[in-house]
Amino acid sequence: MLTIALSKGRILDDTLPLLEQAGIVPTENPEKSRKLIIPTTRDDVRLLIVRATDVPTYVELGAADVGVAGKDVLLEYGSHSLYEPLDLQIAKCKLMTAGPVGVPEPRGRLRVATKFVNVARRYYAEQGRQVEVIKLYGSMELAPLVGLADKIIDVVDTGNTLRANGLEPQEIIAHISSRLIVNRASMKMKHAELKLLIDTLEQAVETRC
Ligand SMILES: Nc1ncnc2c1ncn2[C@@H]1O[C@H](COP(=O)(O)OP(=O)(O)OP(=O)(O)O)[C@@H](O)[C@H]1O
Ligand SMILES: O=P(O)(O)OC[C@H]1O[C@H](OP(=O)(O)OP(=O)(O)O)[C@H](O)[C@@H]1O
Repeated sequence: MLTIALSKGRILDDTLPLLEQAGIVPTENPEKSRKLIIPTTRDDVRLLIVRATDVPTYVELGAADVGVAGKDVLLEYGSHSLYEPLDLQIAKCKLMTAGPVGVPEPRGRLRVATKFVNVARRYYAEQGRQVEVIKLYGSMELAPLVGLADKIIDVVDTGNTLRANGLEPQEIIAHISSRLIVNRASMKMKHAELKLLIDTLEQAVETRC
């Protein structure tokens, strides 16, 4: 049995057509179902529906063999033991710093609001910059507007959310897309099945590009 961890929303939407190429189709719509374990048309494959930020945990600890996670989530999670064999080239965006339009940076300690606290600490440490990192779980764009922070770190695609809130994109920290991740032990124990899945998905990605 192969267990694949996916999150609802854009990752599920963009991954299902790729999985279909491997004959993996959920037997009920995961977006509508309240079930968290979804069987597929292949008896040997099931899907787990988890939060995007939890996908690496399920895979690293072996509750799932495989998962799909954004590179932003993987950078924040910071595992050294997960395999990352394939860039699925879906859910593309950039991890960026952003701040209020036309407002210069404060001289002293910078206050940065983000859900990517590990990424933020690493990024500013590399620059030798003193920062106070403020952990938020969403709506990061609000923080500079109400004086909670000077800047944010978040993913940016069209830039519409930043613009709508009077913010501008500043430095690019990383180019982001979603990656296939694989549990280290599964890679050994289920090597043939996983190699076939990875090769099929790789072909599906190439065909689609
Ligand atoms: N606006 C966007 N455009 C393109 N890709 C995005 C965008 N926002 C996020 N992503 C990518 O898609 C992944 C999943 O995002 P999604 O919005 O589904 O989950 P989330 O809201 O970040 O997670 P959680 O459920 O933990 O709050 C992110 O990790 C990121 O890699
Ligand atoms: O540059 P844009 O195209 O505006 O995209 C950026 C927005 O997309 C993400 O939010 P999402 O839409 O996933 O909502 P969320 O806050 O529920 O994750 C992210 O947190 C930004 O707010």
